[in-house]
This record gives sequence, C-alpha cells and structure tokens, in this order.
Amino acid sequence: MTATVPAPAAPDLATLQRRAAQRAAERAGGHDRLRGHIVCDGLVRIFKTDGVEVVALQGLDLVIDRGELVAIVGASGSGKSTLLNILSGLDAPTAGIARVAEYDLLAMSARRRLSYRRRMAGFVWQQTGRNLLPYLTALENVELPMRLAGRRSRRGRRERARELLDLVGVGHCADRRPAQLSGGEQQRCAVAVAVANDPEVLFADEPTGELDEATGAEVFAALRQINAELGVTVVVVTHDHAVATQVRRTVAIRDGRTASEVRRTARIGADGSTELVSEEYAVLDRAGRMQLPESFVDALALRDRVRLTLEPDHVEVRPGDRADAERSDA
Ligand SMILES: Nc1ncnc2c1ncn2[C@@H]1O[C@H](COP(=O)(O)OP(=O)(O)OP(=O)(O)O)[C@@H](O)[C@H]1O
Repeated sequence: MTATVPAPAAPDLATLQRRAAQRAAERAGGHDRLRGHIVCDGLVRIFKTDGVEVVALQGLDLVIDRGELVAIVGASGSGKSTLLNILSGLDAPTAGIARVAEYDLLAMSARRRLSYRRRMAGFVWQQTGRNLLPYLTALENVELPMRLAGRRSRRGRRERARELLDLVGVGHCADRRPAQLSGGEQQRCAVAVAVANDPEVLFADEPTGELDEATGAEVFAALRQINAELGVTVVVVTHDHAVATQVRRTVAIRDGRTASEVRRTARIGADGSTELVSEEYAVLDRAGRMQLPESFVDALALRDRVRLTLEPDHVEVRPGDRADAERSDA
C-alpha cells in the first residue's frame, strides 16, 4: 500500500508560474514576444555630489521575461534602489541600455515618461503611506487610479476594485480606511491599487520591509497571485535573502552588478513527491566577467590573482601562487 504524500506548497509555485507565463503570452499576443520584457545591458548610473563620483551601477546586465516574478536582493548600498528608480522611470541612467517592453528608459521625453508611469508600470513602496491615501477606504483607494485615468464607468470601477481586493485576499477590508488595516493588509491593498490600471509590470520596493515573516509571506502570496492571474511581470527589490523561498528566481546584486542568481525548480522524486531544488548560478556578462560568491573567496582565501584551468566541461579556479606573484611584483 502506498502512503499518500500530502502535496507540499512547492508545486503550487510551479503551477502559478506556468499560468503567469501563459497569461503574459496571451497578453503579448503570442509566445514569440515572451523574451526580454525588461532588459538592462551594461547599465551605468553615476551620481556626482560635490565633485565626488559614486558609481552606483557599474555595467549591470539583467533580462526578465514577460510574466516572470523576480526578486532582486543585495546588501545595503549594492544599487537596488538605483536600479528600481531607473526601471520605474523616476531616474535616468548615465549609460547603457534599459528597456521595458517598447519603452527605452534612456531616451524618454517627459510625456512618454508620464505615459510609461501611468500605463506600463505599477508601484508598491515600502512605506504604506506612499501607497494608500489615508482618508479613502481600501475600495476607494483601488478605484482612484482608474478614476484619474478616466477608465471604466463608475460601476465598472467599483466591480474591478472589488475583484482586485478579492484577488489579493483582502476583499473583507473593502470599506476600511488604511488606519483600520494591519500592515500586511495595507500592503496587499497597495498591490491591488498598483495593478488597478492593468500595468504590464509591477515594481515593489521592500514591500515586506516593515512586516514580520508570516505577514510578509502573505504579501508575497498576493504578488504571486497577481502575477499568475493577470500575467503581470513582477520585480520585487529587497535586502531579505529569505525571499528566495518565495519566488522561483532571485537575482543578487553586488557593487552595482548582477552577481549571481538562484533558480528554484520543482522535481518529482522517485516516490512521486515533489521537491523544490535550488541552484545557484554566477552571472557571466558579455565581456566574460563574473563575480565569485564571497563565501567561495573567503573559504579559499582567494586574493589578487587566481589560476584558471579549462577542463572539457568546466573551468577550475585555484588560489594563485603567492610566492610567484610576489616575485613578479618585485
Ligand atoms: N542620489 C544619490 N547621490 C549620491 N549617491 C547616491 C545617490 N543615490 C544612491 N547613491 C549611492 O549609490 C550607491 C547605491 O545606492 P542604492 O540606494 O541604490 O543601494 P541599495 O542597494 O538600494 O541600498 P539600501 O538597501 O540601503 O536601500 C550607494 O553607494 C549610495 O550611497
């Protein structure tokens, strides 16, 4: 007799992701347009203050497909907010390519920028006060962007707002004001507000930064739901590495560059149960550069130069001969 293994949460994630890709493909009018919804290539952002230059992004490469849900993680100062500000059209890059669908973020007129921010992108910020108006109910908050864009009839707006609140699991909060909602409920409402005008991409900046782990997971569930049901491409920026368990693809930024990626895939075990396997990849840029994970560098005390050996199917990296190095330096 075989015991029934209770289905873990894992296949859910895989199913949701498949559905998201399918919806996004439908929206895009075919499978061939699936690739490269968001493309950053050699993205550079230099800030100049009092004659001092800070290179916040130094040739960042990132491709996100239509319908993906991606978390971008990195330590404080790694360039996450700079990247998000560029992608959301609030800031312009110094050089490189930054494109979202047909919008070139490097060369946008003020008018096109406005259209991008109104039609193409939705936003959820860490501070709930920036997402919701305190004197409107949750329902009115979701209706507002539609009203401002002159979309739908009054009744249509109300129906859509209810649908969206239900979708993110806060339908029961429709008539409450933000102050009468918990932090997690506020952020889920914020997700509904952000997608009210049907954007193609949703950017969330530390949406769970002020929440405990369990409440944060609920907000992630809302983002996954939106991603799956509406086919919206979702990019979540966070410094919380634990989010890797909430999404299938996590991109790590270090010193203004994409350093590594973790991808989670569902595998069926011999006993028929599903397990999620995480695999870490280093990101190789077009110039062939990659960053070794800090833990690898520390473990072997790698420094200055390393020895590379090409094997038939892999490359070996070994500590360089320090004596040699010192002699040639002399
Ligand atoms: N407006 C600015 N003027 C000058 N330097 C800036 C500006 N904005 C960001 N920087 C610098 O650029 C680098 C990247 O900052 P950024 O805010 O993008 O990092 P972050 O990963 O989002 O950090 P955090 O998680 O703390 O928000 C930092 O060295 C920061 O000091």
